[in-house]
Amino acid sequence: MSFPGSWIPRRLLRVLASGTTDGSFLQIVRANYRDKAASQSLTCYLRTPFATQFLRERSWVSFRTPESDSLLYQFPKYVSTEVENSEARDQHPMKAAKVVFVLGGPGSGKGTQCALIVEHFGFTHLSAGDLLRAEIKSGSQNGAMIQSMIKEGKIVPSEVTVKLLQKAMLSSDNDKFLIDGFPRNEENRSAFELITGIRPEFILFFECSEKEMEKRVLGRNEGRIDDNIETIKKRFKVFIDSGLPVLKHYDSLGKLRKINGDRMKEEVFESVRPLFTAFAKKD
Ligand SMILES: Nc1ncnc2c1ncn2[C@@H]1O[C@H](COP(=O)(O)OP(=O)(O)OP(=O)(O)O)[C@@H](O)[C@H]1O
Ligand SMILES: Nc1ccn([C@H]2C[C@H](O)[C@@H](COP(=O)(O)O)O2)c(=O)n1
Repeated sequence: MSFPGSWIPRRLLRVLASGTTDGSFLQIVRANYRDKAASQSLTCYLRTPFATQFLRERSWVSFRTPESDSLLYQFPKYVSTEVENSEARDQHPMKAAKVVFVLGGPGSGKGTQCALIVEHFGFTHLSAGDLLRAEIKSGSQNGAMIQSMIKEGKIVPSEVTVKLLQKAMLSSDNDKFLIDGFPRNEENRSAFELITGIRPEFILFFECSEKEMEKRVLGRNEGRIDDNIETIKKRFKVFIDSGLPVLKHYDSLGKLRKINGDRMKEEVFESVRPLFTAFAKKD
């Protein structure tokens, strides 16, 4: 596969979405380029005009081809002036994906219930926390920053987390995703909606007492740097301060499904099951 030099003709670019996250202007542009020699179409995404330092320094496009995973490609900045085009946004390839967000405090049982949903209903489970931990392990340039945020119980900047989720979704053959531990705050929520164009089907929320969550997390024994009493207290506070506004938002849209997570896991799943049975019928 050959690439079109260092530029793509402007007429091939279409703006899919634009908006503001955390004071940063963000645009997503799609370019369709047909490589005549290889007879292949490429779809690429450009975030611009680089309001964050990361994007200011690195203008990039992510190419995805049938043969390769996404790869980064330098791109000139002048293409950033296109106007928003909602018609084009409707053609976003990820919009067809069905997403259920799975929320709850640390140790409320999100991961445990996701495993059961995957087994019974064929969803792909994407845990934002797992993706971030994998990013630390991979030795990426964001690794140290992510590690220190997780140790402090803080929320990693949305552009990092959404990019990981988007990459995982694009490389999956499935179109049904459980996104666990996301969105953790309003910035997460708006960045995801803006970048992917996806609105969740519903939000599964596990309610659980702090006493029970603390007991579970301290007993988990997976060697996580944040499963200690000091970080757990911070995570509880972040969950209340940043997570509740997200729950309120989805509640106002009638999308919040509350589950009592303070029971045995089999009992909890019996409350979860009907939601997915109904979803499967509708789908
Ligand atoms: N209903 C339950 N009763 C008792 N223990 C449970 C229950 N559900 C999960 N656990 C256990 O509690 C621990 C935390 O569960 P899990 O990892 O599923 O929570 P989580 O909400 O995904 O946590 P985190 O957000 O911290 O990743 C695990 O050791 C798990 O086996
Ligand atoms: N949307 C997210 C999800 C997770 N993180 C960070 C901060 C969390 O404390 C940590 C562990 O997540 P968990 O495995 O408990 O879901 O990962 C984040 O910053 N943003």
